Amino acid sequence: MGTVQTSLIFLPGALFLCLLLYILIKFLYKVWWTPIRVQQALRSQGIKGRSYRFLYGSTKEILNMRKESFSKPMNLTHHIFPRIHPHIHTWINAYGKNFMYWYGPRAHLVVTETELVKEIMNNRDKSYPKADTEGFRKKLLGDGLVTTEGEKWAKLRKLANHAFHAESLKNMTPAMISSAEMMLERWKQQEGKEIEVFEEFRLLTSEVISRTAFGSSYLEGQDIFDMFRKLSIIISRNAFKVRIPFLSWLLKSGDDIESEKLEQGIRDSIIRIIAKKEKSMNGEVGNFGVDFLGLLVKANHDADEGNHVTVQDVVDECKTFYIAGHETTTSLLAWTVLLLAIYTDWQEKARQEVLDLFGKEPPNSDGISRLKTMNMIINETLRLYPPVVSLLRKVKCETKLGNFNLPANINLVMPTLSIHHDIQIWGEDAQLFKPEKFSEGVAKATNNNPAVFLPFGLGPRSCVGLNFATNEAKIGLTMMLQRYAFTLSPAYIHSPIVILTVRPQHGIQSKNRDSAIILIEYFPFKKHLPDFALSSHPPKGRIFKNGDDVESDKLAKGIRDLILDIIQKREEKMTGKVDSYGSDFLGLLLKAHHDVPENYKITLEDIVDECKTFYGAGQGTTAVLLSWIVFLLALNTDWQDKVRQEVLKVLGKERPNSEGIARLKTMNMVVNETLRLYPPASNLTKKVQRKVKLGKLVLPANMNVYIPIMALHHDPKIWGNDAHLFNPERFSEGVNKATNNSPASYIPFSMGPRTCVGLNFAINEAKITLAMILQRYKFTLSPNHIHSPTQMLLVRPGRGVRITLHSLQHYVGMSFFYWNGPTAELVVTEPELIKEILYNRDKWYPKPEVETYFRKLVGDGLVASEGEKWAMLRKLSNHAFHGESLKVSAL
Ligand code: HEM
Repeated sequence: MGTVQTSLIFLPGALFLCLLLYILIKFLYKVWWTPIRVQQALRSQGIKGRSYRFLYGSTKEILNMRKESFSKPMNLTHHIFPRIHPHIHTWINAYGKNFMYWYGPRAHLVVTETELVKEIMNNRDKSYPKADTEGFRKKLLGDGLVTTEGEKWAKLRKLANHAFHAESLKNMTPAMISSAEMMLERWKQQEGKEIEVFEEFRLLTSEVISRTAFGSSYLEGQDIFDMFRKLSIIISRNAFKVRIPFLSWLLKSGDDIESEKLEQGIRDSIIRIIAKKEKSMNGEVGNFGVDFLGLLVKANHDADEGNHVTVQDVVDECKTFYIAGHETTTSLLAWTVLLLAIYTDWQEKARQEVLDLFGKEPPNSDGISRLKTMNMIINETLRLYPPVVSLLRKVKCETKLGNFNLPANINLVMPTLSIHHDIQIWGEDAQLFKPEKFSEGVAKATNNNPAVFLPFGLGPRSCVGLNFATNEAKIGLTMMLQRYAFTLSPAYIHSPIVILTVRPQHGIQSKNRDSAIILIEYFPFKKHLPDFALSSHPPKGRIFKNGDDVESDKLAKGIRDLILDIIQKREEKMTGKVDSYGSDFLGLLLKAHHDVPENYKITLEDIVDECKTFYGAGQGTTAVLLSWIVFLLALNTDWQDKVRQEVLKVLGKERPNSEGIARLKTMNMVVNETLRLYPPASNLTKKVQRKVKLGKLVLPANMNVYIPIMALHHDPKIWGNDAHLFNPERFSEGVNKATNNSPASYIPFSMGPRTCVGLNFAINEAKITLAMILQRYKFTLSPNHIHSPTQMLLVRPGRGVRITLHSLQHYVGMSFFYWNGPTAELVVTEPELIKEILYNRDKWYPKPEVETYFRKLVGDGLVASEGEKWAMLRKLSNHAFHGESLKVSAL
C-alpha cells in the first residue's frame, strides 16, 4: 500500500518532470540542434553567412543596423538599397550573391542569383510555398490569397482573377476617374502651395479600392483603413524582434493586446459591410453584384463545395484586398510623383503625351493602354522604389536548388530591391532615374530575364492586382498632369523607410515635409490671356483730373527734376571740350544737344524724355525677363542643371566675357523660350495714319491696330500642342527653325524698323547675371511662391518670384563637371563617393599631373610623386612626423 501511495505521490511529479524535459528537449531541438545542423549543411556547400547565435540569430544585429540607417535622412539620391536593407547590403558585399542569416532560430537564405530566383518563383511542384505568416502580420492579412496555399489558394485566385480581369477593369475606370476628381477638387485649395502627396494618394487609393472592389466608399471603410494603419505600424515596430516560444503566450505585450483589439475591430467592420451587401441582394441569389465583394458573397452562398468559401475566408480575403489594394499603389504613386517633381523634363514629356492623347478630357481605357512614356516612367519608378522590397518563400522539404541541396524549413529571401539596383544587371547607371531604359518594353530592358525586374513578383503567385494598380496609377497621374505642374518642395527630406511597403518616413504619422511637392496651376495663361488681350487704354485729355492724374503729374515732375539734376552734374564736369561729354548714352545725348549743327540739335526736354525712356525700358524689362528666367529654371531644374553645365564648361568659374557669353547656346534657348512664354511686353499698338489696305481688309484712318504678342506666343497653331509648356528644345536650331521661318510669330522685341533698340543690351545683361548666379547657386522655388503673372505695363510676377538659394560650395550630393582646358573635371561632393575615391587602394585615382608652375614649387616630392617613389617618401615622412617625433619636436 505504502509503495502504491508513494507511487501515486511521485507519479504526477515524475510525469510533470518528463513533460518539462520533453518541452526542454523540443525547445533545444528547435533553437539549438536544428540551426546548428542547418548551418553545417549550408556551410558544407560553400554558402557563407552569419553564424547562428542562440535564440536570436542575427536579429539583434539587423535591428541595430536598421535603427542606425533609419535614424537620419539621406541625400537626395535613389541609392536606397543600403538604407532600406542595410543588413543585406552589408552581407552581400561580405559573403557574395547567396548567403545566410538567421531570423531567430530559422535560417534565411538570401538568393540574388537570378537563375535561382527564377527557379524558385516559377516552381510548380510546390517545393517553395509562401513562408509562414505569423504574429502581427497574420492578424493583418488573415489567411487570404496572399498567404494561403493549396486548394484554398486555387479557389481564391480563380475568384480574384475573375474580378480583376481586363473587361472588369474597363468597368472600373469611371470609379477610378471620379475618385481622382475628388482628390483634385481638394487640391484646388492648395494651388501654389506645398502639398504632402503620400497622404493624398493614400486617400485616393483607399477610395478606389472601396468603390471598385467593395461597392462602398472610403468614408464607409474609414475605420478599417485606420485600424490597418495602426496594425501596420505595430508590425514594423516589431519587425526582427524574436518572440520566445511559450513565453509570448504567457506574457502579452501592449502590442499583443492592441493588435488583438484591432484584429477584432477590423473583422467586425468587414462583417458589417458583408451584411450590408447581403441585405442589398433582396433575397435574390444572383444579385450580389459583379464587384469583388459580390463574387465573394456569392461564393459564400454557393452550395457546390468546389466553389464554396466560408465567412472567415470572405473576411480574410476582404482584409487582403483592402490592404494589398491600396498600400502598394499609394507607394507607387507617391514615388512616381516625387521623381517627376525632380525630373521635370520627364514630367513635361509625360504631360505632352497625356495632352496628345486626351487633351483636357478624362482618360479612357483605350488611351490609357497607349501611354508609352508614362509606362516607362512607372516601370523605372517600380525598379528604383519597388513597393514590395523582397519576396519570401520557404523550403517545404529537402530539395535541390541549382547546385545546392537545401534542408527543409529554411526560408528563402529574394531581395527585389538589391536585384533592381544591381549594377551588374542594370549597368553603372543603376541608381539613376532613366525611364528610357524601358523605351522598348520590359523584355528588352531586362534582356529577356524576367527575374531581374520583380515589382509584381513572378510565377503563379505573382500579383493579381498588377493591371488594376497600373491602371489606377495612370489615371491618377494623367488627371494630375492635365491640371498641374509640380516641383519638389525645398523642404523635402529624403528618408525612405519600410512599413509594409517602401514609403516616405514621415509621410503618414505627421504632416511633415516628406513627399511634399508644390502644385503649380498648369495653363497659367488661361486666366490672364483675356485680360492682356483686352487691356483698355485710358482716354486721353481729361478735363477733370482725378487723384491718380494729380499724383502722376507730381511723379512726372519729380522724375524730370532728378534727371535735370543728373544732366546738370554732367555739364558741370564738362570743360567745353568735345570729348568731355563722356562716351556713354548721356554723353552722346549732351553732345547732340550742344555740339551739332542747329537742325540736328536735340532739346533739353528731348534729353529728359530719352533718359526717362531708357531708365524705364532699360531697367524694368530686363528685371522682369530675369525674374521669369529664374522662375522657369527653379521650376525646371533639369534645364537649370543643363545651363549651369554649359556655363561651367564655357566660363568655368571665371567672370563672364563677351566671347564666352556669345557661345552659351543652351542659355540662349532658355532665354528665347522664356521670352516666348512670358514676353515682358505683351502687346503692341500701332495707329492707322491714313486709310490703308491690310491684307484683304481696308482700314479707315485714325483707328488703332493691336498686336497681342502674348496670344501669338501661346498659339498652339503656331507652336503645337505644347505651346503652353516650357520647352527650350524648340529653339535648339535657332529662332527661324522654331518659328518655321515666320518671324512675326515670335516678336518679344517687336520687329521691323521699330524693333527694340535695347535687344542685345537686355539679353546680354540677363545672360551675364544668370551665368554668375548659376556659377554660385542652385535654386529651387520656395513653397511661399505664389504664381500670379500680372500686367503692369509689363507682364511681371505680381507677387515676385520666391526662390531658395543653395550655395554650390555647400551643395553636398551634387556632381557636375566642367573643363579645365581639354580635361574634364568632375566635381564630386557626395561623401560616399569621396570616401570611395580617397580610400581606393587599387590606384584607380592617382594624383593628376602636376601643373608646370606648381612643379617648380614642389618638384617631384611627396606631394607630386606617385607609385613606389611616393611609398618610399611617405614612409620616410611618416617616420619623421609620427606621434613620438612630434612630442620630441614639441620639446
Ligand atoms: C504597385 C502596386 C502593387 C505592387 C508593387 C504589388 C506587388 C505584389 C507582389 C510583389 C506580389 C507577390 C508576392 C509574392 O510573390 O510573395 C503581389 C501579390 C499579390 N497582390 Fe499585389 N501589388 C500591387 C498592387 C496590388 C493591388 C492593387 C491588389 C489588389 C487589388 C493586389 C493584390 C495582390 C494579391 C491578392 C497578391 C497575392 C497573389 C497570390 O498569392 O496569388 N496587389 N503583389
